[in-house]
Amino acid sequence: MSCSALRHRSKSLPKLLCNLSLIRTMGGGPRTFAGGLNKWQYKRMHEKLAREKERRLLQQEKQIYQARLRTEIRAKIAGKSSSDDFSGSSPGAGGMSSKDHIRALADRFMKEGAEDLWNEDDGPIRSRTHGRPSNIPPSRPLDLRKIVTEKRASIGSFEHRRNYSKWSRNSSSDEDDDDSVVRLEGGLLKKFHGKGGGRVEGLRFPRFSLDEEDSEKDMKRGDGGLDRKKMMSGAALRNYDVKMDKRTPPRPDMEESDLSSDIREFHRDMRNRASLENAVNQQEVHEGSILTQKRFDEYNISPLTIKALNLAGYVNLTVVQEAALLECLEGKDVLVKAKTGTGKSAAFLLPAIEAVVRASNTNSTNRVPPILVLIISPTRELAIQLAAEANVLLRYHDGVGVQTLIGGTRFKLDQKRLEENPCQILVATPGRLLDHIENKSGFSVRLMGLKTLILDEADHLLDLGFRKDIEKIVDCIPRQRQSMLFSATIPKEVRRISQLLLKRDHIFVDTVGLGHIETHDKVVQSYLVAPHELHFHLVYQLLNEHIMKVPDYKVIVFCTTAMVTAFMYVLLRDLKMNVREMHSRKPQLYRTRISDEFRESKCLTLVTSDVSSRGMNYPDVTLVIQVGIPSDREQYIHRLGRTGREGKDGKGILLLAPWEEYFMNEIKDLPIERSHLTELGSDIKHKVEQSIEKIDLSIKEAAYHAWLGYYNSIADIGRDKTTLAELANRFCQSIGLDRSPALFRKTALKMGLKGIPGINIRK
Ligand SMILES: Nc1ncnc2c1ncn2[C@@H]1O[C@H](COP(=O)(O)OP(=O)(O)OP(=O)(O)O)[C@@H](O)[C@H]1O
Repeated sequence: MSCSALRHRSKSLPKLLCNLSLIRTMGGGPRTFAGGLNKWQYKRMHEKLAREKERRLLQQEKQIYQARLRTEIRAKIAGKSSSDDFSGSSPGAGGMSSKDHIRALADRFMKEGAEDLWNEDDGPIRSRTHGRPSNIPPSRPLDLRKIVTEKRASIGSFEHRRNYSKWSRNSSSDEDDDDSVVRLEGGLLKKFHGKGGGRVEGLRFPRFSLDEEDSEKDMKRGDGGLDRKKMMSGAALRNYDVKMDKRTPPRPDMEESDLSSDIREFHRDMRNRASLENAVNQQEVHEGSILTQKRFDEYNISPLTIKALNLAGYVNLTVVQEAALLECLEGKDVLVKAKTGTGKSAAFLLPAIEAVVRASNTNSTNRVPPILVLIISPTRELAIQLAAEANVLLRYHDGVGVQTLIGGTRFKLDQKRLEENPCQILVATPGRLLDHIENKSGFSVRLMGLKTLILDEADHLLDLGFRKDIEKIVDCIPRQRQSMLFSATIPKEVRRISQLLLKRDHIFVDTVGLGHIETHDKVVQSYLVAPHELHFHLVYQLLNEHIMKVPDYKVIVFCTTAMVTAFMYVLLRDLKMNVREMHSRKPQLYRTRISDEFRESKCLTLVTSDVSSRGMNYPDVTLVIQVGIPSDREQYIHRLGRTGREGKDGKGILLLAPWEEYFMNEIKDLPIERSHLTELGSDIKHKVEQSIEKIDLSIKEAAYHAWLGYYNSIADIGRDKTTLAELANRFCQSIGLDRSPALFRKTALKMGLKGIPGINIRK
């Protein structure tokens, strides 16, 4: 086959495959494809395969040409031309046959000074200062100098890979960052599939990442890469839970490796501890303040950022900032645990901004401006808050922009905003971010340049509710990046899962400290146990008492679900309290307005669902009331953490029904005291009952359905459906319903409540 034909064929191949995959992936086809790939990954896999094939064909073409050229040169040296023997050479478009072409090239390369380009074994170039024969245009495929140089470059990069494979096969020592990720994953593969003692042959898990090198290797290997991908990237995160560990009896070799990884982890912790103790001691010295003696201007932070910090009143670092900032600025991967309201946001925003500033200084001329930093937040309000905080720190950095991608806004408008404004830093919620990744290929191209990934409230994002989305997102960003994970709570199983996002040599910063509690000493915690029928009365009474005592009050009342929140809000509003509501059923514009208003206000009560429980920085909240059990211990801590921020005082009250008291076991290590019920004033009882009566039936019914759904999902209660139905009926009475509202048959079936006494089904 002639070279031009070959090239033509190889060029049309990717197009063909692309079209094929597009036909398959567009127009409402299945969302997932073989190997558990989503349509986006599936399309990209085909594109990569096609690119790979094209590269291979061109490489072969080059090699054939080189071989012919060498043969010709050798023949010339031996005094005869071998080109006569070449078959299949025909005159090209320019009138020169490939035979003539080879002959002419051989002549050129035999000129003095060009010998090193064709020596027998393609040895090293002796001198890089030799000029290329001036009469060869640079675009010619047969520029041997270029070929040799390319070869050297590829040898170089191969050597890099060899280091890596050498490590991944044989070594267990800490090597470069790239290797770290793989070793970690290797450990997990072994864990899942029992493959030998931590040494997984040539292990490199394919991921359809934008890291060209990785994908190349993954595709080339062709050894069941897809399966491994499924097991090791997304799927690994998904499957890796505590139960899995419990179900599979560990093999002795696995145990050994677990131990060694534990030992490594222990050493890392010890290394960090000294500096942390220092920081914590400093905190004790400045009792009541979260600030340390360290100043921001002692760090490698750009003067413009320092100027913005000063303007915002940030001069000294907080404890967590001191513990984590240096490593973060150095580009290391970190997992950071620090109490609520201690300045974690600035601890990751500053390094993110510095990474953008550094990247901007390198003067790269990308056609599509890349998104350099991606911050993922579990809620929309937190995303907006983080973007606002980043903007404060970017005040003097012209041309650097922060954008948000959150649900509840119009997709097309988002897209326009992202295209028309600078966006080096993107703060997003997982669902909307994934929408853009899956539906806008241009957006994914922008993510190819990503340098930093940040997960705020990391434990929540790695929880089952978000994990799938996070896996998909991580599959679409480069592996070579800095990852920073922050939260006030990091349970052990989440810490394990988080390792999959972090490099092996990441640093775990824990300013809370082993065996120390995650709540603030200055926040007084108590709990009350009372039957459901009294909960609304009690909330009203507690609010009244607090308002009397604290003139500048600012209270948050957390309810279990959005619709129960709506009920509580309507009730308190009817009771003439100054209240606002915030939950997922409200339009985004309303939510943003309320959030801003509550941030700025005093003498206001916010009734909210868990959309406000994490990360929201409402200054000077004086009291947090939690009605009903939180979804878990962590959620209790985060809700409580809305008060007592920046070292201030605060108060927290948890209101439970008698059967909910079991939850106290989960937080028994926290300094929480039982309060005794004071008798309700007769006017309170009367007023609350009157207001409940006035509330619209539809609000009550929605509250009942939501309540049932919430408690049904809590394993400890949801298992015993008959008891659950009884409890739901008591809740019904507490909101003024005589009979429990009917459920749709389908809903009841889904919830496992069909045929349960006390559950009514819609006819
Ligand atoms: N170095 C600093 N100097 C002064 N104030 C600071 C500093 N760092 C942070 N703050 C302030 O501390 C408050 C809490 O910060 P931030 O919201 O980052 O806490 P957090 O640790 O992320 O809390 P959460 O766990 O609830 O997300 C904010 O009002 C912030 O402006």
